[in-house]
Amino acid sequence: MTQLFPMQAKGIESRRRGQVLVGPIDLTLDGQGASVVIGPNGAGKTTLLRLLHGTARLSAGQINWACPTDEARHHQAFVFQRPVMLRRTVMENLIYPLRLRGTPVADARTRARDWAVRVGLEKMLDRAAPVLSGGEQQKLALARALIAEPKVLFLDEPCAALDGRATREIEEILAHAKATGTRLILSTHDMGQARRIGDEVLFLLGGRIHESGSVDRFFNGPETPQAQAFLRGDIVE
Ligand SMILES: Nc1ncnc2c1ncn2[C@@H]1O[C@H](COP(=O)(O)OP(=O)(O)OP(=O)(O)O)[C@@H](O)[C@H]1O
Repeated sequence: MTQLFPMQAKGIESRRRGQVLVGPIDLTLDGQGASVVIGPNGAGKTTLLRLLHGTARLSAGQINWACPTDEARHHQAFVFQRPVMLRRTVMENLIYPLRLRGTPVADARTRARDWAVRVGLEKMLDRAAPVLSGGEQQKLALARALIAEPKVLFLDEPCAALDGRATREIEEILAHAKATGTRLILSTHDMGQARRIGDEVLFLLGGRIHESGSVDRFFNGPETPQAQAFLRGDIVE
């Protein structure tokens, strides 16, 4: 079985026109639980997720998974703040990642139905994905990301545009994914969500990891004045 962890990022940076946007960052991730990436607007949360996922180019540094990088990429999925849907039915969206991996269509459709039940979309399988509500689209995006059983799931503010009920439903799906062994790395502006889902906090400021630690330690006793100010709700730059 492919082993992805530990993942080690060494001195990773993202630069644009000579300016460092993110980094240098050193980070080791083990294979369990959920890391939440928090920090003010523009701190570099999205960019860090995209660097780790491999959809943003490294300007410097390296990322080493415990297996060859191509293989690691195969076991990753990414959920965006605004769901990206195929302009087809819910069923077609769900089977798409499985068909890409060569799963026979009958098998893919069975798994799609199973996932539609899990996320409460079983009555909408024949509906066009773009007409679903925001919460339904995000549940579909999550099911489509999880259906291929990724070992790592990156999520960039997955509930930012959703109401409380949809957020709770998404969090339940994430809790189940975590409990069944999917490694989660998600950014959020919602500190309640960070505490509910996270095991480890990465607090970003100015493109660097300013402070990190367990969720309990970070929220009960942030060490740096900047983290303390951020948790108080002060403006931190
Ligand atoms: N394509 C780009 N070109 C130039 N600058 C960029 C680009 N993408 C991001 N940036 C800059 O990089 C920095 C980090 O942006 P990023 O979106 O990663 O932050 P963030 O913490 O996710 O912010 P937010 O909470 O507002 O989503 C910001 O200063 C942003 O303006």
